[in-house]
Amino acid sequence: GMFSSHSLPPALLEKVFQYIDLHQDEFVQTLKEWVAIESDSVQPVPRFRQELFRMMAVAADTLQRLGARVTSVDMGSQQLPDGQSLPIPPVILAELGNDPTKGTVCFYGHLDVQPADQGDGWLTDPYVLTEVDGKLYGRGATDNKGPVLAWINAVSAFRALEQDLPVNIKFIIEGMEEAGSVALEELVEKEKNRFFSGVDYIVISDNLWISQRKPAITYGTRGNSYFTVEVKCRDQDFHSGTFGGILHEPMADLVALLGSLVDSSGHILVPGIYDEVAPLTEEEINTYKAIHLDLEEYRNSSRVEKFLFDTKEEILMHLWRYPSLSIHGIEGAFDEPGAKTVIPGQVIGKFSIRLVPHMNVSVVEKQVTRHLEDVFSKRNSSNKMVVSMTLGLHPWIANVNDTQYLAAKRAIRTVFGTEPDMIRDGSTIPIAKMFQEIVHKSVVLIPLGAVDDGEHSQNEKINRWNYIEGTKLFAAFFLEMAQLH
Ligand SMILES: NCCCC(=O)N[C@@H](Cc1c[nH]cn1)C(=O)O
Ligand SMILES: [Zn+2]
Ligand SMILES: [Zn+2]
Repeated sequence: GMFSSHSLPPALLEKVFQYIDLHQDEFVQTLKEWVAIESDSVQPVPRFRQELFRMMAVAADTLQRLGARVTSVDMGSQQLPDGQSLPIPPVILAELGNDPTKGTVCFYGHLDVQPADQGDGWLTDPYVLTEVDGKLYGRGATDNKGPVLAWINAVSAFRALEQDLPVNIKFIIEGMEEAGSVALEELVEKEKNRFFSGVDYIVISDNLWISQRKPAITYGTRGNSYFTVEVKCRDQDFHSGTFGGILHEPMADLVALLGSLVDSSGHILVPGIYDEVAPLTEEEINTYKAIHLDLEEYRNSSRVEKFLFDTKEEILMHLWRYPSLSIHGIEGAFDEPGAKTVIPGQVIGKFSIRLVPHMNVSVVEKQVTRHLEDVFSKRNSSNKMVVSMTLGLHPWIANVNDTQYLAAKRAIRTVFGTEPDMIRDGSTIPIAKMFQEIVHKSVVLIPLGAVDDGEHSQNEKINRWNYIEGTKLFAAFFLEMAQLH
């Protein structure tokens, strides 16, 4: 049946769902207007910054018209490595209701997007939301404009029906997530005892299901420690006919260094790196068994011939609960076509380690640095090596017994008639850990998008079904939170 056995007020819920169904074209139209704003935070150019400011103003206005108290916080400006300075779009802090007898749920989302260019292989204009077979294609449709609007739509349904909101609602919406949430941590720190003081629960909807049709709740993300290792002989390149044979070549050193990090089975070779990884329990193995994942389909849709592991459980565990090391690139390498006979004078290798509980960022930094120094010293090279950790993002894991996990499960049962997949995410949502550490409140990730939505990719989309049922999910979630709080 549509309603589960516990006692949500079915008449109200039915009215809200009906409203959402009836107004779905308006919700799609608003998404279309938001996608049309080219709010790219990655390319640091004035035109996109203007678009970002416009995006935040449109969102602030939408929230104001819903009756929210809205503050647009000035975030100052961003100093770029080339000396340029660009303004940072404001962060929106908004509040609806402050009834002390109700729980307060805070929703975090972002309205900036990854770059998109039709020439890169988009089948439609990325900034014109285009519906084909129930799929709404456009940059930001799923990451993250659609989910932010689903939350707003859910609020607007209660408003339009002149129903009291079941919970107090706060919004924190930023415009620099895709550029690393510039200056956001300072703001969260500053607002800890103000905006966040009355917040009981935090919801983020900025990742995907692992299925096309089965909803999920996400209770953990990996962290990331990003490294550069520079090897330098001099600041100019050499001719390999004139110098080849008599030099310690920086590229040879770097390739050996990068080659010492991980073996062909994906095992990280940095001594001690696995020491603090949480031991696997019997109970945990069972949670992986419960997740449905069609490995064949996953492999085919990823267009990968063979993964490092053969079972669903091993694959998911190596994505979510074990660290991984990826080598990303080499600055200064000769990477163009052709056969230039160059010896690069200095090169910078880039790699990162995805971190899991209970790995510690600064311990990892020391282990990696020591390992590379050790490998380098054995080469007796006369070059200079410098190792730096340029990003240290902590892993995050939640307590799945928190109230809002139960509320989210119940809301999913009501809307989708199924139990959610309880999943983690192999990538990093730094704000989740920041909220947990700074605000000390329970954080849940409730994704709305399907596994094939293509975040950051060409032809990003959100299914109309996910967007509209997702709106219902948030409405049902408000009511469940009210009941459980
Ligand atoms: N599904 C949400 C993914 C969000 C994302 O892609 N985050 C980045 C953040 C990051 C980590 N290191 C540098 N940036 C990611 O790569 O995980
Ligand atoms: Zn996102
Ligand atoms: Zn993104």
